[in-house]
Amino acid sequence: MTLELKNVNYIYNYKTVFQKHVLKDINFKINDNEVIFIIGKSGSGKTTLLYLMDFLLKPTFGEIVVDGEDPFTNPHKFRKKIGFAFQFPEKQFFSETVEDEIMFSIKNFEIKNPKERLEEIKDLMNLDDELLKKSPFQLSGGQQRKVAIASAIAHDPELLILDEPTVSLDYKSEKSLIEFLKLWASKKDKSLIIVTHDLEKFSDFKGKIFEIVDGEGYFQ
Ligand SMILES: Nc1ncnc2c1ncn2[C@@H]1O[C@H](COP(=O)(O)OP(=O)(O)OP(=O)(O)O)[C@@H](O)[C@H]1O
Repeated sequence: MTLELKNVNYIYNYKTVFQKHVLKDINFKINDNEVIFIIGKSGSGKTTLLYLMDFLLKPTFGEIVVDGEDPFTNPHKFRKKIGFAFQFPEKQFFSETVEDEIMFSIKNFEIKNPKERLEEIKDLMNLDDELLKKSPFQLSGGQQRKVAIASAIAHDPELLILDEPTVSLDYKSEKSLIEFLKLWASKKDKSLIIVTHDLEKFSDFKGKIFEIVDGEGYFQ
């Protein structure tokens, strides 16, 4: 898939005294088989940019185009192509068990053979049956991150978007996450966007870097 932002601006509380112009004339494009890292200081607008890319926010001005179409005409259809794991996994959870959390994505996007898909995800992300019965809210930071990514990829999206995926991971979990992401990035027709403050951890990846400075974005 191709996701493009054309002169995108985002203003929180637009036309109120609290308005804040966070993103200014952003031009961004990701194609199949690309990896793009998004960097920028704290508060520079990285998370806001990701929310726009998953159509959770609509640009105040400017345009988002997915495969030549306007995703806001049918966000569900276009969101099926995208998997998004939030910066704080507990903000994305809402189910009573890890299994329900992952099954939600599978059912929400009407994936065929949901039970088989669940088994595939368990193998891929190394999740055991005991963990699947637990509440996602009671897991360690590393386990939560793993479950958040498992639900983000459960419906087999084309583009995976991760907000600070290595935060709160121990060395072993970080290593296995990076291996998983390398595998993802090597697959045909998959692409990856990662917001990180720690580019060094991804030094093995061939990817572009998009930096946000004072609300403006540049490919380095
Ligand atoms: N709902 C909101 N209403 C008003 N302002 C907001 C809202 N959400 C974020 N902001 C402001 O927009 C700016 C960009 O926030 P954002 O979370 O996108 O930045 P970030 O680069 O992801 O930051 P961090 O690295 O700290 O996560 C910040 O100044 C933030 O305070």
